[in-house]
Amino acid sequence: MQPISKALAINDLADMKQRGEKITCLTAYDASFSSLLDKVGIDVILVGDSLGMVIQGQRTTVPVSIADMVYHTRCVSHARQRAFVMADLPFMSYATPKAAAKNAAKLMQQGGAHMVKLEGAKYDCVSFLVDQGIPVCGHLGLLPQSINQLGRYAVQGKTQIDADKIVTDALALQHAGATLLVLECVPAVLAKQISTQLNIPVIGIGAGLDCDGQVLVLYDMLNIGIAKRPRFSKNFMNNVTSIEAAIAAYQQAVKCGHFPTPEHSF
Ligand SMILES: Nc1nc(=O)c2c([nH]1)NC[C@@H]1CN(c3ccc(C(=O)N[C@@H](CCC(=O)O)C(=O)O)cc3)CN21
Ligand SMILES: CC(C)C(=O)C(=O)O
Ligand SMILES: [Mg+2]
Repeated sequence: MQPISKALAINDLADMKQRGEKITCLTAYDASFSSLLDKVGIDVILVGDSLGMVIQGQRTTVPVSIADMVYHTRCVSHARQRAFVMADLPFMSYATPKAAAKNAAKLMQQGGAHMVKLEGAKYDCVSFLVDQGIPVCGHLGLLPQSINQLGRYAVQGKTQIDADKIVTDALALQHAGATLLVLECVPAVLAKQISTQLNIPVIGIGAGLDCDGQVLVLYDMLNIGIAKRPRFSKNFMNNVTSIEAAIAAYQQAVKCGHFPTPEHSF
């Protein structure tokens, strides 16, 4: 009989940072992949609004609705036993703290999410949600929901001024009560500095090796994306003959500190 492993909670992720164990995270949007990620031992499943691009075939994450997020979060959360489930609040679903609370409640009550993630320096929303007992993950660096302001998906925090702003925002999010932070597409040296300065775990994507954990979009690492795979991602289907083996290779590479390499960092 398989041992039933205990479900992970947010404090387990904090403990992993303290003891230097890397946190593994991948996106999933359905029950089958959720179950497979869980079986392989992935710590955190992110129901990302990247589903707008890889599931819905949209050009950006901007059109994704809260109903889309609730539906996919429910598909994922029912199918896992151990993994911690985090769901993105989509574009414009947290324009005010009140809206954020209403929509986070949907993700948690209808979707079964354990934590919600929101992009940018939204301290008021973060502290309002945390006051209601909702665990919140911040997201800094490249903010895909702001693509229409940014113009293109590119590395962030390259100038000293931009880097300092990301450090300040990260500290402020932690102070507002965020208990996890995703750093996307920033120089590895900046991500290292932030991971060291913060008490909360920092999960990187295109943010170098020295974060407390790593996340990738599942379809990129399985090489089945419709768009070009971002430079920081890696095809883990190389050298394996099954999807399960590719996910296991990612799990092991992150736990051992073998991914990302400099070629997958900025
Ligand atoms: N499939 C997928 N993978 C992702 O990593 C991802 C999404 N979708 N959707 C939401 C955001 C958008 N992200 C992206 C998308 C594209 C690049 C990209 O093409 N970057 C170029 C460099 C662009 C430049 O510097 O001009 C690269 O070659 O990596 C980066 C991040 C990350 N997230
Ligand atoms: C790229 C990750 C961090 C994300 O937010 C998503 O998949 O939506
Ligand atoms: Mg997202």
